[in-house]
Amino acid sequence: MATPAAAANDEAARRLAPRLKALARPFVLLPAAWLLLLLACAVAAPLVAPYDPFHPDLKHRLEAPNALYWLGTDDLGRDTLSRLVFGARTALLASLESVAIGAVLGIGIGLAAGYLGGWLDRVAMRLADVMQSIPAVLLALALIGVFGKGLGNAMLAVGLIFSVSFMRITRAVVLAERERLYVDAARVLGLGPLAIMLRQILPNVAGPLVVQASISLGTALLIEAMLSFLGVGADSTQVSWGAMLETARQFQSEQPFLPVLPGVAITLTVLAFNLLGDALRDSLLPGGPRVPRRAAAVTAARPVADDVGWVEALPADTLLRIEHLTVRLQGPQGDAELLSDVSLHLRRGEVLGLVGESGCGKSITAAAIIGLLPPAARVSGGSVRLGETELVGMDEALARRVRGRRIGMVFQDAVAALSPVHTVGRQLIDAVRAHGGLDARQARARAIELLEMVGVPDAQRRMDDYPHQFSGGMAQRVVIAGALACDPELLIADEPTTALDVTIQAQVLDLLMELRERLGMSILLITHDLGVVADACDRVAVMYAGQMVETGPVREVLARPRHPYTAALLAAMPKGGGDAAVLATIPGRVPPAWAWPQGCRFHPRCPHAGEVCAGAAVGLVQGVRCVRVEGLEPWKGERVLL
Ligand SMILES: Nc1ncnc2c1ncn2[C@@H]1O[C@H](COP(=O)(O)OP(=O)(O)OP(=O)(O)O)[C@@H](O)[C@H]1O
Repeated sequence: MATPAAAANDEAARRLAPRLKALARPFVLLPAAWLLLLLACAVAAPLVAPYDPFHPDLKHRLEAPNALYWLGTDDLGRDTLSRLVFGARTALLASLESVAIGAVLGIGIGLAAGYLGGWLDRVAMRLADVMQSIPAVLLALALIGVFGKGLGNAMLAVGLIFSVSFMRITRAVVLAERERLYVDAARVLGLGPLAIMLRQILPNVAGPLVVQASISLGTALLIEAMLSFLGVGADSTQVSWGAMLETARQFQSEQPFLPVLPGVAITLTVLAFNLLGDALRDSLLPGGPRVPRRAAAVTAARPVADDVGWVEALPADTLLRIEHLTVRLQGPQGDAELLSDVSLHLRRGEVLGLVGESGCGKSITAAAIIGLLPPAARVSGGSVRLGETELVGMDEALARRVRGRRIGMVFQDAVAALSPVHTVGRQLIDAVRAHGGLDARQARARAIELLEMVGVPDAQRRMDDYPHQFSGGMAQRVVIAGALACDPELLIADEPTTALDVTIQAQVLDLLMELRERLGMSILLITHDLGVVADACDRVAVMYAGQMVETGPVREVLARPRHPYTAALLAAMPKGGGDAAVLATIPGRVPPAWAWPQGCRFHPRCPHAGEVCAGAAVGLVQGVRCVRVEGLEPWKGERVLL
């Protein structure tokens, strides 16, 4: 039977095959052959050309093709074939020069503008708008006026013009790419912006840039010919197809054949670059779906006080403590409070389950802990402490030291959390080296050790495999290995098993528990699944509509839920062996953050709600946020998990 890796290889080969086929069409092969021929002529021009392209032979001026001069001669009797061959060298060199200038400048600025945003982005975009509002040839002529005449300066001007398109394309793809999970994962590992831009994002956005470069080469060649035709490009010491056309224009009445060959050479070459660019676009840019961004999770230490003064005495070995954390978002719907006064703590070596329906604020809590909130959100109150370190308001340098080194993060979609264009080994080595200390050989050994630790068979060989060659469960093991690279004290696992099938879910969960035992780290486990909480967690915190509504030891909370929301979540769990038709659902849905209800936020959906519930805001008292808690027995009749 095929192994998952072999199946993944077959799948990759199956997906690659149509792309290679697309590249093997005549519309691709013919232009590629023409460009290769030109390249060979350009490189070996002195060997290929039958004559010196500058040598005049006035006895044979303006001749048609003949046995001596196969493609005829110009007004000074110079050999047209030799001039075409040397002209190819000028054309290719000039095009490469301008495209290289445009690419280096444009990609650099585009990466920084797209990834960092802010004033740099605004200034770059305004400059680009101004430059693109002027026709390219006019702008080139204006810049040549500034730099001076000559082919080098002309192509520098063209390069500057090209940098605008490279910048726009890079910025656009980086804006999309920076939202992808593997970029979040790299930030969580503590990689700096430069390393993320150059080593993570750039290889992943190379496709559109290669296409742009290919199309720009054709345009550059055309502009070079045009500028040389106008007399501001190549001078008399260089051979240029554009300058040959200008000569042909003057002597066309005496020798009509003169403009044909430089014209054909320019047309064919520009066409070849464009056709090749189109083919590359078809094969490199399949337009696959983008993976939506997901945020991360947190933990805290020390006594946690609720909003009515009840204080839970926190044990001395508390690692993470979150106190009165409030996060606000300035969104299109106005100002919203994504988290309201969230407090929780996590001891060393403890596993805390953070549960709640989608949209309750679990991921935002995690994102606040590692300082990776969405751009429009900010912490407006409260604190998050890891040991003695305050994480709220930490600067980027401290954040990078904390992420990856003290806090590791595991995401739901493991394959999306890995960069598709790098081998798994390279990504693990990057994670190991993100915080310095190890040379390349030691980092590789450590990466293999990590893969072995998380149970990836044949670790040494699998270092050279790409993420798509791993099954979902194995990819999740790789992500866990990356999160463990720097021995974090806290591991945040945001629904680490949701995307996996049931058997693999259990294996990954077992692995996390085993690693907790072996490494003594704390785990904040974000999940929808109370079954996972029952299996893996010591304590549980239940969130609803941006608030903590119940918290306590798993055995107590699941056996005797005190908040009606916790009881409703339990009732909504599938009951093994029972009649599926009796599965309870919670009426309604979690409201959006800008429409949290007054009073108890759960009251519109609560079967026990009374008038008092819609009144004043409800505080967390002795681990539960419900004004009617004394009079209710919401667990009665519910299935007990433990
Ligand atoms: N980037 C964002 N921009 C605007 N609002 C956001 C953003 N991320 C989350 N929210 C809002 O914050 C609230 C909490 O979302 P969060 O993602 O933390 O929920 P969750 O409990 O983790 O859900 P899920 O289980 O689906 O991940 C929701 O109302 C959500 O719409």
